[in-house]
Amino acid sequence: MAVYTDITEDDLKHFLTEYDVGELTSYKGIAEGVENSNFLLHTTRGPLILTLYEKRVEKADLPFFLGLMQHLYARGLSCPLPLPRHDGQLLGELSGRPAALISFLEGMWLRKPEAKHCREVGKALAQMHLAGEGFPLTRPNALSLEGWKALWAKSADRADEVEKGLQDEIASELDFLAGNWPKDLPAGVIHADLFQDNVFFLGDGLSGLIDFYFACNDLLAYDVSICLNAWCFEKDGAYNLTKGMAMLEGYQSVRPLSPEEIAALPVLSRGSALRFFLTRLYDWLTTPPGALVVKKDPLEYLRKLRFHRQIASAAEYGLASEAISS
Ligand SMILES: Nc1ncnc2c1ncn2[C@@H]1O[C@H](COP(=O)(O)OP(=O)(O)O)[C@@H](O)[C@H]1O
Ligand SMILES: N[C@@H](CCOP(=O)(O)O)C(=O)O
Repeated sequence: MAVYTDITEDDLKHFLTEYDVGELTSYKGIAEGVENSNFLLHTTRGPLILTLYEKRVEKADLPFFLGLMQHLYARGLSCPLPLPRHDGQLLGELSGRPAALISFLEGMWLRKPEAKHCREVGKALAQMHLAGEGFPLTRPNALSLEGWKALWAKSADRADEVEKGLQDEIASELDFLAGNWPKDLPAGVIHADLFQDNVFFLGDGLSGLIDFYFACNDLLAYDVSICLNAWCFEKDGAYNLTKGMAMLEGYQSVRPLSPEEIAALPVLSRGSALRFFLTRLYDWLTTPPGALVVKKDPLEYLRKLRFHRQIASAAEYGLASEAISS
């Protein structure tokens, strides 16, 4: 469960006086998510989401995240819209944390996505990449090469507790990625965490994307690699070629990948697998027992990383041959 900061009814009611949202009728903490504290509010004007921003979110980045949601929404992407306070600000404070109210998005996230859903996710990711064009704020990716090294420095000493030999394996992976990371690929605003729990569906139709709190400026194809990692592997660790094909077809139906982006997919996928391995490893080693959050398994991403390391070409992700040669 991710409610790190509790709130009182009185404080919440006081916080809501700054907004035009009617009367509070009920509220409860949401037992999902990892990063922030989220509450579902019912008001006389309808449901809303209250988010209190926690440890990995820098307050200085909040105008980027909240402004991005406004920008994407205005360009037709289905995503939550932050609500302005009476003074026009999107951000307030509650229980000592920065806090925002955002619109409630209908739908549910899928526990068992199929290839047809991966196709929809691919399309929505490409739509987001196009809709992000022209967003005036920028935010470098804090979880790219330099950020990985910093995270690794905090966990390396204890990594062999999780699996023997990890210290050497990850150190040499970081060296490889530092020497081979692509530089001149198309870049823009990426979601950077488009996992299953951040994509809502109503039936088989995608109803929207949530959780833009890792969004940043980076290589667009890196975001594709994050989705391949998050959506196209089965629980037993096997890569599902049908899902990969559907995801990539969906993406390319909206924004075709260049030959250079396609060629870079294996190294980008190694990087994105390492990124989630490292944050999970850090949380695994530092979250105190009994904390009200479900720790995610770092080894799932180590296995994905090893899979990408033995990929000979991007064709193995399920790209049609005409997409590779064009
Ligand atoms: N705009 C929204 N509409 C509906 N539900 C939401 C919305 N934002 C968050 N939620 C709910 O809160 C949960 C956690 O939100 P999320 O943004 O993923 O948190 P975290 O940043 O902590 O991972 C989601 O799985 C969903 O159930
Ligand atoms: N997607 C990340 C964890 C971040 O969680 P989210 O609830 O913000 O999506 C992972 O799986 O490691």
